[in-house]
Amino acid sequence: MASVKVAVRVRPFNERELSMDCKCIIHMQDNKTSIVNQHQTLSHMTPKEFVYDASYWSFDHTDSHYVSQLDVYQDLGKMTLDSAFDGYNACVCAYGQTGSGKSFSMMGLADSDQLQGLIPRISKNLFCTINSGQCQQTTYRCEVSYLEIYNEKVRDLLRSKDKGLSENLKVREHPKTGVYVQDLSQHTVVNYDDVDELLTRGNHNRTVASTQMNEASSRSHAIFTVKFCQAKMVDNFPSETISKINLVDLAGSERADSTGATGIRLKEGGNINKSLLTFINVISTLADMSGEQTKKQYVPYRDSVLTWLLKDSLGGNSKTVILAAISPADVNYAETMSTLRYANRAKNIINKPTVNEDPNVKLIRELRAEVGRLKLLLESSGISAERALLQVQSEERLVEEIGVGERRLNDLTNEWKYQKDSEKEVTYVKSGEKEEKFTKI
Ligand SMILES: Nc1ncnc2c1ncn2[C@@H]1O[C@H](COP(=O)(O)OP(=O)(O)OP(=O)(O)O)[C@@H](O)[C@H]1O
Repeated sequence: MASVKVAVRVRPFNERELSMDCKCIIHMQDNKTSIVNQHQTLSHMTPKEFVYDASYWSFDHTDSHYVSQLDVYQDLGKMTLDSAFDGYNACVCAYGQTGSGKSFSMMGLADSDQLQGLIPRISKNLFCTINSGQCQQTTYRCEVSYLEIYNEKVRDLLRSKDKGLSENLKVREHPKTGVYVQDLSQHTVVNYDDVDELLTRGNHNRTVASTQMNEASSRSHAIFTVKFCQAKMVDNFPSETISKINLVDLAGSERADSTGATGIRLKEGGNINKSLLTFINVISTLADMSGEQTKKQYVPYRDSVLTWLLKDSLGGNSKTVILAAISPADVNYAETMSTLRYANRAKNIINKPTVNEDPNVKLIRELRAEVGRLKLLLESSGISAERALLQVQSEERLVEEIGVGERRLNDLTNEWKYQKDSEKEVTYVKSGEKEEKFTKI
């Protein structure tokens, strides 16, 4: 069990807020964020305080407390990467009003190393760790996918145009492996340059438009996923984990009057708000369920494509961080207050992360445990209590079963090794060795 981590980040004033001579209504100290309602009478102007796992002050870069892109990575990004290396699914999901800084935190500015966001930094450091040679015996396989949900339809941001697949992909649910997008392209990557190339392509394909609130407003929810597989031999037995890192940049919640939206933009805004409403409903239901006395409730995951795809990340098998982005300006008081309230509720969500072991390796581990148990039984056959058992199961029979088990164990282990070796030549990166050795498919 692990509660969802929640962090809040405030950005600097934008041009619009500066031209409107806005006041900063946000204050942060340690992990506390407070907000003042400037429109209340002075005597009622008591700030409302919220405590989160982290509060990031990025209002003024000349301030000594200024939280940079690197700081956010070192706090949230590193934690996410560590979870993936430990074999868990991990997720960072940026939420907040339009123009509040979600894309800046997740993607950042492509033309400046310093201003890169969590997605490029996590990807870069993933390969840095792999190539640092810390885990000499481990081989790694990384695959990425990038999709957007636009007007409730799923689109592959990395699909080559000539594939002839339908524009809108179907979301399906597998009883064992969970929710997935049918026909979503998966791309094997062996170094950061590969990821960078795909990110550039995907970002170029993403639906972005100019609104009054944000010159480059994301009109879709985007999910960049890294599927990360680690394989090694431990005490002569295979060990293999598969983790999924979901990096989510949600479209911003918006009010038609402040975005000045009409026509297509208005329809987009309606769809964005609809799926965000479901997102909020899911958060609220899960937060209610975490109360000890509350019974299991129906969680409306399937009410939107967004929440259906994030089912594991919200209340399921994942270590999840929600990054709530906010504006510092008094004109955005209502939206900021609502973001802070939902972020506060999200702290109560309890997830159930588990180490994701490869099913074949799990079988080998279970078989090994069974052979161990039988051997122990054989060894202790001299003890009287065990004799009773051996009456039913003769000693010879036990020896035979151990033999069969060991042979099967050997076969499965060799099969696994063979499979990893053949995959390694094309798609794996081996720690400590130069990447060029491994050609891509
Ligand atoms: N911490 C920050 N420091 C400096 N500039 C920032 C910061 N956060 C956001 N900005 C700037 O604010 C503007 C809006 O940010 P961004 O596009 O990330 O918002 P958004 O929440 O993704 O909006 P939308 O939901 O409309 O896509 C951008 O010009 C961005 O560069």
